[in-house]
Amino acid sequence: MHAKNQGDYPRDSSPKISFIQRHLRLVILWPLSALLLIALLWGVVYSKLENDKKILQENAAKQAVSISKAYAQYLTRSIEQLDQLAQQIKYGWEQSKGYLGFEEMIGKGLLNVPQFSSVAIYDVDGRPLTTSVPVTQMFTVSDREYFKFHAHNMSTELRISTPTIGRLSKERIVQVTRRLENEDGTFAGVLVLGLAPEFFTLFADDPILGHDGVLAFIGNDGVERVAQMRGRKNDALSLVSFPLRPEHSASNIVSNTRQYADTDTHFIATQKLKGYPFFVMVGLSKEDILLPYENNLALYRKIALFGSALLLLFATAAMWMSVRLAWRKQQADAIRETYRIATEGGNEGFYILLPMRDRNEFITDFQVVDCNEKGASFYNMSKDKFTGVKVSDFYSGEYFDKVMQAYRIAMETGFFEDDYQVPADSPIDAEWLKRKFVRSDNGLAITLRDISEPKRHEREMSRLATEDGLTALPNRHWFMSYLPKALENAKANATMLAILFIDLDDFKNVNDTLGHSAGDQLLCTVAKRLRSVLRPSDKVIRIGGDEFTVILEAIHSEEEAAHIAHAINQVLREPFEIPRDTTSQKNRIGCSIGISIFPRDGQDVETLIKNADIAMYAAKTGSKGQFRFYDHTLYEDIKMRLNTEQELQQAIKEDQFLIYYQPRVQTQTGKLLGIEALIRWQHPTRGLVLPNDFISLAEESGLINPIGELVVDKVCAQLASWRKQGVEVVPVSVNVSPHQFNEGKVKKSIAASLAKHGIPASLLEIELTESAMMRNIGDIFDELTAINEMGIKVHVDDFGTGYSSLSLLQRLDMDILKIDQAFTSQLGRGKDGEIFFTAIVSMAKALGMRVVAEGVETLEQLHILQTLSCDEVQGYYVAWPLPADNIADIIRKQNLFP
Ligand SMILES: Nc1nc2c(ncn2[C@@H]2O[C@H](COP(=O)(O)O[C@H]3[C@@H](O)[C@H](n4cnc5c(=O)[nH]c(N)nc54)O[C@@H]3COP(=O)(O)O)[C@@H](O)[C@H]2O)c(=O)[nH]1
Repeated sequence: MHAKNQGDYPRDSSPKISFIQRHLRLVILWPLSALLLIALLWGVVYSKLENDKKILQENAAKQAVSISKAYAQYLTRSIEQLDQLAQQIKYGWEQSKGYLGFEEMIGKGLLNVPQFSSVAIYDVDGRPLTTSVPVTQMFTVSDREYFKFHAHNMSTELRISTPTIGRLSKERIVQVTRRLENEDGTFAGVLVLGLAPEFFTLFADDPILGHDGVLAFIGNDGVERVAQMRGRKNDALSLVSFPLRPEHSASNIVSNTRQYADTDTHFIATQKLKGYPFFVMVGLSKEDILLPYENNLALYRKIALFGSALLLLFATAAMWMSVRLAWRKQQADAIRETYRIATEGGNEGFYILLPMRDRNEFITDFQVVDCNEKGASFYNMSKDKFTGVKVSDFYSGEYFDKVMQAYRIAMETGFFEDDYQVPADSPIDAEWLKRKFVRSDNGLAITLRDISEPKRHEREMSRLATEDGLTALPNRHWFMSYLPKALENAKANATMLAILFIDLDDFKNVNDTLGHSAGDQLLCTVAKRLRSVLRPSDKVIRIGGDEFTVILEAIHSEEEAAHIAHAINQVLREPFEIPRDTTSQKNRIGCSIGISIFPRDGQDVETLIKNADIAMYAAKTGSKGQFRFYDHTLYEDIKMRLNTEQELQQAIKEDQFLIYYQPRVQTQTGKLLGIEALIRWQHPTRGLVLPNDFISLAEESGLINPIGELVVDKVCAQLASWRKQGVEVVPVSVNVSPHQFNEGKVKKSIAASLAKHGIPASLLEIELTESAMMRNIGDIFDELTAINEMGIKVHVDDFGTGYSSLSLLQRLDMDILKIDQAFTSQLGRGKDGEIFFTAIVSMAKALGMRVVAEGVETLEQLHILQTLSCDEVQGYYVAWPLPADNIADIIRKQNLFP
């Protein structure tokens, strides 16, 4: 199968398109809502503005009416005054029979001339009869419209003209006229009052007209007498075109319909003058009236625009977020669904839980909103029934709290995982579960896997790894993992802790003599006995071989540890009954115990173990079957031993060893039969060091091997030297440590030295202590036999101390039994010593072995031995161990007895 390059795949946008199609509602909901809100906003704004406008317009109309009424009243009063004045002048003139002069009237105060541009009376021909203004040139007004009217009409009504240039005043004036009559009622002339047109529009100065208001004084004939536009000094008539209609004869409102010369729209109100054939017209400029509206309109538009922009922005953001949320939810659902399907056939239970919160947003419970069949089956339910259940439906009390705690941690941190040991009262039928909680969106995705079987296996493996297979006690591995925890506890609780290192004494002996199976049985019994004397809380561990440790926790004194150590010593001192074939044998061992105490002997695991080991070593090197507490002087001893070990290594390198020789003679004759080689260490500072001071250390450190080889080689060299000197040599016996047999090289190295120095095997003999032989017989038997077969005689040294069995000695085909000097020293002190010797001599004879008495120091001892038929003797009485140079002379002697 070849993988396609990423670029080979067409970019598939269909999932997104289909998502958008499915969630079209989300896509259009917010913009649509925003558009509706915007429309509402604009509607409200415009409705308010229109309302404001309407109110303004209504107010304007009312205002126009009230102004027109006031103007009508004003004009009515003014015209009444003019009419009154005209009546008075007419009356005065008619009474004076045409002789009333204005100079006289002005002089009498009957005529207030300054308010008029001119006052004049014209005769029937239209020529001035009397005037308030001097006539400079004769003229006639007979062509004037008012003159013609009065001349031909009997009417006495007051007439007011449109503005015109007065022939008398030469000014632009409005002429107020009245017919004058003779007594018989015939036409007598015309009274003309000339007034400036502004007289009729003084009212227009009232600021309530506004900047572009219109004011007009109009006759019922539809002809404007005077009109004034505020702020304009032009002739009103030229500015205004106002065709009169019947309805204008009364108070009226005409809105937005009239176009005046300024092209403005006005709110018009007309008002009829009472008693006169005139009416007034007041027009308030729409521009003035609607100025606040226009201002508000701009402001409100801005606000609405800003609001619309905000709404659109919000809607876009909301749409984007809701679509994104829906997309993420769809993805999460898809993942969840995929996971559920994927886990459906598997071993994992899968659940989606949603938290249930209280008023304070604290999670109080969880509800299952999805799961797979496996998940439901953990609770012995079907998926359908399990979906919708709450955690509290299954758990309560402390158990519920624990489950909720884990869930809450997962909700807070996003993840929780553990191996969970299912409590016995759980509804889940499993011993162990692997729980994984992952926070997903608002809930928790949970997987549960039954890991009871792997856990059982793990536990078994762990048991095997931490348990000693033979005794079922915890092993070293467990010990090393448990001790740090125990130490931490002790530190935390400020209590004492004791570590007891137990090493069985002489266990190897049992193993070697009775076999490994017997040794195993003994170890099991030791384990049982140890447990029997310990408290349940104490830990006993088999470290390996015949070594055990005990951990005593929470002790309060050293005495407590001492008490238990003593009990262990006692219980292990009891004989062990070990079945052998059909019978059983009782064996005695014992143990050496080293004790270290926390905190006194160390603060850490390593130090405490090391110090318990040192204490045990000290117990072992002292008299066995004891316990010892660690103290720092033990450490000094160890240091000294280490130092000596280093010096021994140096001694080997520098050949600081000497061989002393001690003769062995025939008991009856004193004839030299053999010589024992005894090592000495010529120490550079300590002088001549005896073997008891370094052999055991050499054995423990393994240095006994090179030292042993060195001794054999030196002896062979000496034998060769004596032979070369013509000395008639006798066999020389060499002490061999059982430790040398561990490497199986004894025979090889002896053979090599014999060959090197050309010495026959018959001149070399080896001595092996009885106890060493008995302890290690398994290891040394074959090699000892091989050495024997080379023709090298084997002596059993220190006989009487090692509990050897006669049959074994027979099997090993030993040549000489050297009875320990402890028995020799008893000779002459009672019958027991002699009885022992007699028995040994007869037994040895029966086995074909010769008997040597060691440590013969007195003549009396010699005599006794002679009477007891002991074959040979060795001791200071005969000769001390001497350097090789001194031995040659001795060899030549026939009788070595003094
Ligand atoms: N593995 C090796 N062990 C050796 C070697 N050389 C010696 N040894 C062992 O060391 C022990 C002590 O030996 P040493 O101090 O040399 O003592 C020997 C004699 O000096 C002593 N002896 C001899 N006669 C008398 C006596 O009349 N009285 C008395 N109190 N002591 C006497 O006895 C020791 C010899 O004993 P044994 O070996 O049992 O014959 C000693 O155990 C040696 O075995 C060596 O090279 N390798």
